[in-house]
Amino acid sequence: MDLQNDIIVRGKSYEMPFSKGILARSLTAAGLKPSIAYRIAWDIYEMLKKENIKVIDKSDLRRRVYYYLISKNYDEVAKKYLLWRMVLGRRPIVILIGGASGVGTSTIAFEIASRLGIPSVIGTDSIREVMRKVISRELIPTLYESSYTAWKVLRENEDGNIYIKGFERHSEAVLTGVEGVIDRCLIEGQSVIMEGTHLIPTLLKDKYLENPNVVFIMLTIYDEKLHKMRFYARGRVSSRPTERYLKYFKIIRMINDYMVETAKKKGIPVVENIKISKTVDNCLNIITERLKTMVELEGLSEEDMLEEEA
Ligand SMILES: Nc1ncnc2c1ncn2[C@@H]1O[C@H](COP(=O)(O)OP(=O)(O)O)[C@@H](O)[C@H]1O
Ligand SMILES: O=C(O)[C@@H](COP(=O)(O)O)OP(=O)(O)O
Repeated sequence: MDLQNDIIVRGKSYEMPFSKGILARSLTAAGLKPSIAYRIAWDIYEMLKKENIKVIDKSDLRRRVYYYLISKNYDEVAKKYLLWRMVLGRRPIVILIGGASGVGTSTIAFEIASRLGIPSVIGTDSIREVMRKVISRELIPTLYESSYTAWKVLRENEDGNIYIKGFERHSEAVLTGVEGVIDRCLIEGQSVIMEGTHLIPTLLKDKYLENPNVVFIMLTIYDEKLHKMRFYARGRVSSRPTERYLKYFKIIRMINDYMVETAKKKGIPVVENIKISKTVDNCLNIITERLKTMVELEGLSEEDMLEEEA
């Protein structure tokens, strides 16, 4: 790489060469098609070159991109771009993607992370592994099962739907770990995406649901056949045996319905995951709306966002 000829982008604490790819990604997150986003990133790069700019502050670059988008009549994209740059650069955001096994939480979480440039995605099944190391099987036997088999080790005196009770008991300890990670991220100012089946809206403490920096989205697949097909798809590319998920499919569907019901109860948006690109766009729209509220709560105008140091 010829650093001598590169344009340097200067942030508050670091410098890096101008990357058309990174800029294009920010523009797709703001709603542009990748091909157009890349063309605009290229145009901006050319513009800076023509002006013989060798070093540019991040906030200047942000301002230029914003006005360039406006000049091309992408007013809505410009607004979203500004919102995202400001929030991701300065405020931690925790995105929770819940949903029963197989509805696509990890796939969608990784897509959103790559669009937004959030470097950290944590699956709740990893947190479950950590909890298994610190809590014995004797103490919480349900933790050692899967979400859909936990009912097998319930104590006999549980009332109600045993499959859902098992799922709840299984998820409780995992949620304690999830809440610990959220606390840490908010304190440290780190953004993160957490995904998985253990994110039960009615069991997560209200203080997280009410936090403007935490955005919770529930994924679902309403069509049973489509949901079943996802386990065949996953079985082909991973070591997770399709037969196991098909054997417990009825219970997984029960968990799916329960997740949707509890999401609705808590006012959490439910998104159907049929086509990946559409699911991601829907999720990004939900997240953007939440960010607008967060910025409004802080009383920031567009002018303020342009002025904020990047
Ligand atoms: N919208 C989608 N269209 C087609 N396949 C999908 C979609 N979302 C996920 N998949 C596939 O379905 C399978 C299950 O998805 P995964 O993300 O592993 O689910 P989860 O993490 O919710 O258990 C994977 O093989 C994944 O690639
Ligand atoms: O408990 C469960 O439902 C799944 C969760 O993982 P995902 O299918 O959501 O990735 O884990 P399992 O015990 O089958 O490995």
